[in-house]
Amino acid sequence: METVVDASTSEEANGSAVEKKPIVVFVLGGPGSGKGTQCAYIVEHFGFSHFSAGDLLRAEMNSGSENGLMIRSMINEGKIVPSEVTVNLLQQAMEESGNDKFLIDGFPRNEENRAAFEAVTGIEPAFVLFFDCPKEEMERRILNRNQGREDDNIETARKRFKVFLESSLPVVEYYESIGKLQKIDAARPIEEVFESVKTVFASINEKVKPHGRAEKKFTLLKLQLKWKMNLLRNGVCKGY
Ligand SMILES: Nc1ncnc2c1ncn2[C@@H]1O[C@H](COP(=O)(O)OP(=O)(O)O)[C@@H](O)[C@H]1O
Ligand SMILES: Nc1ccn([C@@H]2O[C@H](COP(=O)(O)OP(=O)(O)O)[C@@H](O)[C@H]2O)c(=O)n1
Ligand SMILES: [Mg+2]
Repeated sequence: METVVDASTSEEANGSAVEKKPIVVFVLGGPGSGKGTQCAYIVEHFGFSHFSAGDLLRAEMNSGSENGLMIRSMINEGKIVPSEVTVNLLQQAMEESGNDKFLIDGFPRNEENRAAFEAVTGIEPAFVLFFDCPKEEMERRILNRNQGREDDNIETARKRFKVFLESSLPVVEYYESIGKLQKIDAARPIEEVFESVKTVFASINEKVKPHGRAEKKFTLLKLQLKWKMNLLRNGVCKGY
């Protein structure tokens, strides 16, 4: 199993450090399982930058961009927006953050998302958190969320559950099969769920040396260069 240490530091045989990759943790779970809620706590305790794919898509939808109408109709149907749009938004947010530890929430939601992120950024997650929650509880939470989201209605919620089962669970199963999944029982109260989350991060964090300022800057510069090269090679994303 690849560890966070592998994701952040690689060493040549002679022992000299050659590269520090950004640390990426994917946060998955059905709609309403508590991803956003737990991410806010993780940011506070463990110094990650949090990017929710859904939040980035909603901001893009409201920005008047040319993709706005397409995003709105996909979200209202509970469908998954094409990866080139979402990966572009995530990449931009990561670049602008100045951080090198990222919690990516609600992504990858299907195999296309997963493969596109890896092809464009060259980054694999250090590990993947999966919030496991019964459908009835997720439904209750969505209908009580009160954040004014157009897709938080029973009809769209049911479509989102279907998409979750058909497209997102296979990605969760993939990460389980390669030993990267950290499954959390998300049906408990928020504080109890966070106790489990903390245990996962604390055991992994021990092995992760925080990157220094200069190191962070260098990592990001290399990252940007690599992304541009991957784009030229793969042509997965437009907009450059
Ligand atoms: N463990 C929990 N128990 C009860 N309610 C929760 C819990 N976690 C989150 N919630 C509430 O459920 C709703 C959905 O949570 P959210 O974090 O937005 O989930 P997600 O991002 O997975 O859709 C929010 O209103 C949140 O306050
Ligand atoms: N990777 C992603 C994430 C979200 N989305 C869209 O955004 C919607 C809301 O996602 P979200 O992550 O904010 O939803 P929650 O799981 O937080 O309830 C999804 O139902 C999709 O329509 C997407 O297309 N691709
Ligand atoms: Mg969310």
